[in-house]
Amino acid sequence: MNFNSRNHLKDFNGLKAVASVNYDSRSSFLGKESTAALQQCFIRRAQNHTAPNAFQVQASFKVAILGAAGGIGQPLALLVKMSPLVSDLHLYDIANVKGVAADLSHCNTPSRVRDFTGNDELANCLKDVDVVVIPAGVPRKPGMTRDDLFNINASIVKTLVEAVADNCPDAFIHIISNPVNSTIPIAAEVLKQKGVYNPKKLFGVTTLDVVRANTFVAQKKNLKLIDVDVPVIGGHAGITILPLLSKTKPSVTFTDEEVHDLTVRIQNAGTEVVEAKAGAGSATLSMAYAAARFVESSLRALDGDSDVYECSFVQSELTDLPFFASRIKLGKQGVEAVISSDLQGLTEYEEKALESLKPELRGSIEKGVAFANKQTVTA
Ligand SMILES: NC(=O)C1=CN([C@@H]2O[C@H](COP(=O)(O)OP(=O)(O)OC[C@H]3O[C@@H](n4cnc5c(N)ncnc54)[C@H](O)[C@@H]3O)[C@@H](O)[C@H]2O)C=CC1
Ligand SMILES: O=C([O-])CC(=O)C(=O)O
Repeated sequence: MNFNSRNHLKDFNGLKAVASVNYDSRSSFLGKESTAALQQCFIRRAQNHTAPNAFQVQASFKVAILGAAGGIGQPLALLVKMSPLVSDLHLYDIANVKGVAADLSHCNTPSRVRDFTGNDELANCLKDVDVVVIPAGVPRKPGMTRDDLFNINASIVKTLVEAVADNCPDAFIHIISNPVNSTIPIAAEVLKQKGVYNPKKLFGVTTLDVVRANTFVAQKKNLKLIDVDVPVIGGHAGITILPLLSKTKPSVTFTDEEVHDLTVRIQNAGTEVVEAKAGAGSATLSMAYAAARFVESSLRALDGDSDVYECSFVQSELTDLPFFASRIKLGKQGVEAVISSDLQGLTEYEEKALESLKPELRGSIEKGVAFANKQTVTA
């Protein structure tokens, strides 16, 4: 996407403007499919609206980021600020968010940026928001598992989701905070307790696993990166991350050794970054990129695009587990369909890996559910 101000702000004036925008997929931060889909989105909007200029036509969604001053929050806020679909960007953190918002607000892209600090300002941050993204919480250090973050992050996610339930219960909720395998069940229980749980609108963000799988497979097989798409199912920790290499698009064959090496690399990619950062946190830039892609897909779905697919950890009946990551179809109401065909015709390796991940994933889900309900009893 070309974000230069001439194209982006002035020339979005109906179909003529659409043609003038540079949709060169190689320059898109979102990838070829998203870029083409965004183009369709502008065409659809231009056809349906009589607004005098495209500034009004295009940007209409409110996005809130909770944990916006953090390692993921800041670059994610920048990428969301670049989205032509966003009218309002609300940045919330317990500290240091004023400067981030002031800085970001100078970018000449359409969205208005507002900052909100501390619990007293959380409700205002969330009012009328369409998409809430939650990267609040502590990251791993070398030697830790994602589950080691549970004791701190479970409470953070619980408190924030309570506020979401009270202030914008209809929003899409994207949870990044780890351990995702437990924070999603916690969020679901909190929303149930508040009487506003809509399973179609609660998403564990696993996009980074897909982004990594696509990158590593393209490198290994010398494929054009923009064309590669690997579904990643299961959960978001260690062996619960299961890339379905047999379903790679474009169709490609792997030796058994390649399958094993790629699967292990994708499963351990988070740890690879944690170790390289040597105590300074976990993946932030690639995560922000992945989260921005998931936000943009959600906004396109909310905008009426009927061809939006992503992988996400959601309530699911695909397996005997209550939550499971798989490809989903996104629509205006959230999850429109969980794509079951990816689980058909798995290789023996994938079948075995799927069975092996289930006990760990089930344990993490149950841990989250127990936490949310225990808190209620003792509260
Ligand atoms: N789902 C995924 O694929 C990934 C998830 N993560 C997870 O994302 C989380 C955040 O990671 P980073 O941004 O690197 O951490 P960070 O420490 O750099 O930033 C976290 C931010 O959350 C804020 N925060 C803490 N408590 C809060 C509260 N109650 N309300 C609002 N904000 C609060 C902090 O002030 C800080 O600004 C971690 O749990 C990490 O494990 C990281 C990478 C990938
Ligand atoms: O590894 C971590 O702790 C952060 C994370 O979830 C990832 O990078 O996939």
